[in-house]
Order: sequence, then structure tokens, then C-alpha cells
Amino acid sequence: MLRFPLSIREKSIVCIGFMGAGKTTVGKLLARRLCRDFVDIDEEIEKAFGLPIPQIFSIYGEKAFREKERELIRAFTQQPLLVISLGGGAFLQEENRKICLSNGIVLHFDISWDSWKQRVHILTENRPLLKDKTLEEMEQLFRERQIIYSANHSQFQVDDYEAPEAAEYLADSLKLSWDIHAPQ
Ligand SMILES: Nc1ncnc2c1ncn2[C@@H]1O[C@H](COP(=O)(O)OP(=O)(O)OP(=O)(O)O)[C@@H](O)[C@H]1O
Ligand SMILES: O=C(O)C1=C[C@@H](O)[C@@H](O)[C@H](O)C1
Ligand SMILES: [Mg+2]
Repeated sequence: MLRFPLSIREKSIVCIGFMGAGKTTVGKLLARRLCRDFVDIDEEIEKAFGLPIPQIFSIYGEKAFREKERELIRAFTQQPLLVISLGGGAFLQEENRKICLSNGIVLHFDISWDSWKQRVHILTENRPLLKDKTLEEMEQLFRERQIIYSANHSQFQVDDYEAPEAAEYLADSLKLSWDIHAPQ
């Protein structure tokens, strides 16, 4: 439990968005730029089960995966000064949306369908919800999911940035916004 309200400078940054938008890759670089610890919820779920995500889905099922995801998000978002990257489906659960929006600064990594399509070949192997789907089915999932990511404090269009530039841009924008809203 948080014992007192955190200042905007202390709140953990929570990265959300569709699978493959770059939350893990850019989140890690952003944490380094802000001198913060980085937590990837998918990685924490894998550690908790001792298995990679596709096996967690096939052995225990998506429901068990989502329960662990919720439990870990609840635990990590109690902590200040982290950069936390969520999995692409975490915001399907209302509890996750509420807790992240009230405890953290939620950044939506917004990617266009055209840019996302270029990445599909590197994504299908480790993401059970993409496996065996046609491109049309993936596009349907992509479009259906957009509504859940609209629960954010700020969104960032990732299409035109390589990962290091994206992290630099986000770190600069956050620092500017802290200077405006919470001058030291
Ligand atoms: N800005 C970028 N430009 C080009 N490629 C990128 C960029 N960001 C990430 N990638 C590549 O896209 C792939 C997916 O990135 P990443 O794993 O960070 O996505 P994610 O949003 O964390 O996905 P998930 O929701 O499944 O966890 C990786 O191979 C990564 O190298
Ligand atoms: O979008 C999703 O539902 C998922 C995204 C990944 O990050 C993993 O959390 C898992 O593969 C499910
Ligand atoms: Mg990730």
C-alpha cells in the first residue's frame, strides 16, 4: 500500500500498447536514461512460472497467465521510481487499468498498423495470441485492442523512431513535463 501520495517525479512510468510496439525494448532504454530500475511484467510472469510465455499459455492456460499478470502489476505499481513495461493484453483487465492510472504515469506506445505489419515476422514465435493467425485476424485484434489503450496519461507515436531515439524523446518529454508541473 502507498502510504502517502507520490509526487509526479516519483511515480513509476507504466508503458502500455499493442504487442510489439516496443514497450520492453524502449522501456529498458528509458529506465537507463532516467536512472531508474526497469521491470518487465511478462518477464516477471515467466520467472514466477519458471516457463516461457507460450508454455504458460499451453500448460496453465490464459486465465492463469492473466491472474499472475494482475497480481504482479498490483505489486509493482505500489513501488515508486520504476519504469514498468506491461504485456500487450494487460489493459484488458479493468483492475490493471485503474491501478496503473492511479499509481503511475501511463504512456501509450502507439504504433500504426502499417508500421506494425513490418514487425510481424519477429513477433509470432513468442506470442501465443498471434500464432496461427492470418494477417487479417491480427489486424482485427490490433483494431479491437485500441480502445483499451485509450486509458492513458500520454501517448507517443512510435512509428518514426528507432528504439534509442524513442527513449531519448520520452525521457526529454518527461523531464520537461516534470519541470513545468513540479518545479524543484
Ligand atoms: N522503435 C523501434 N524500431 C524498430 N524496431 C523496434 C522498435 N521497438 C521495438 N522494436 C523491435 O520490435 C520487436 C518487439 O519489441 P518489444 O518486445 O519491445 O515489444 P513489446 O511492446 O514489449 O511487446 P509485448 O507486448 O509482446 O511485450 C523487437 O524485436 C524489437 O527489437
Ligand atoms: O497482447 C497480449 O495479450 C499479450 C502480449 C504479450 O506481451 C504477452 O503478455 C502475452 O503474449 C499476451
Ligand atoms: Mg514486452
